[in-house]
Amino acid sequence: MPELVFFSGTMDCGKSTLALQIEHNRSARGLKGMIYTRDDRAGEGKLSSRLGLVTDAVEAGAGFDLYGHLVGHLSQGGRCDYVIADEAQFLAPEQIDQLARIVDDLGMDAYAFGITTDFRTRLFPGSQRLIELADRIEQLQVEALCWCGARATHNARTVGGEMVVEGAQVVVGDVNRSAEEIGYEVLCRRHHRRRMTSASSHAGALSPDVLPVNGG
Ligand SMILES: Nc1ncnc2c1ncn2[C@@H]1O[C@H](COP(=O)(O)OP(=O)(O)O)[C@@H](O)[C@H]1O
Ligand SMILES: Cc1cn([C@H]2C[C@H](O)[C@@H](COP(=O)(O)O)O2)c(=O)[nH]c1=O
Repeated sequence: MPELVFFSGTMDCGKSTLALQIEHNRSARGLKGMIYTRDDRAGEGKLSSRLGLVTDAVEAGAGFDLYGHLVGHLSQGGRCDYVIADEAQFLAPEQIDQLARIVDDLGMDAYAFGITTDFRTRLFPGSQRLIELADRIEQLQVEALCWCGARATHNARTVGGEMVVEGAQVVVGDVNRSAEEIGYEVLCRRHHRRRMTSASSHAGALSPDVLPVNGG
C-alpha cells in the first residue's frame, strides 16, 4: 500500500540528507521521483543538505497545487513513481492534503520531511496537517544534541545572539550563524523553557579537552 510518511525532527538532524539518500537509492534502481521543496536555504528550486549534497527540485510556493502539477506531468507523458517533499513545514495544510491525494488517488508513496515545531514550540500548520494525515511518522535516528548533551527536541531562534520567543513564524536561516545574524540552535526542552542557549550558558565543548588535574 502506498504511504504518506512524515520524517520529522529538529533542524540539523539529517532530514534533507535522508531525502537525498531515498532519492539516490530509488533512482539507482531506475525509479523516477518528483521532488518538491519550499524556501530551502540554498535557494529556489533546490533541495540541499549540510553534508554538501544538493539537487534540483520543484519549488512549491504559496498556492502551488502539488496534485495538479503531478497530474499535469503524468498527462504529458512524464513518469513518476514516488514523491519527496522537503521543508514540508512550510507547505500549507491544503498542500499536505494534495500529498495525501497523490498517495490515495495516484498510488504513489510520498515522503515528507520537515521540522514539527517553530522557535516558539508551536506546530507549523503544514506539520500539524502531516501529523493528522500521515500513515507513518518517523523520527530520525541521528539525534541532534543540545549543548548539555541531551537529545535536542526543540528549535530556538536567536537575534543578535539572544534567544527570542516572538516574531514571524517563518524566517529562513541556519544553525551556527554569527551572533549578529538571525540564527537557530537546537535545544532540549528544559533549556528551551529556560531560554538557555550554549552562549548564554557559557557552555564549552561536551568533552573537555583537558582532564581535570588531580590535586595530589
Ligand atoms: N562536516 C560534517 N561531517 C559529518 N556530518 C555532518 C557534517 N556537517 C553536517 N553533518 C551532518 O548533517 C546533519 C544535518 O543534515 P541536514 O540534512 O542538512 O539536516 P536537516 O535537513 O535535518 O536540517 C547534521 O546533524 C550532521 O549529522
Ligand atoms: C525553528 C524555525 C525554523 N525556521 C526555518 C529555518 C530553516 O530555513 C528551516 C528549517 O530547515 P532545516 O533544513 O530543518 O534546518 O526552517 C523558521 O522559518 N521558523 C522557525 O521557527
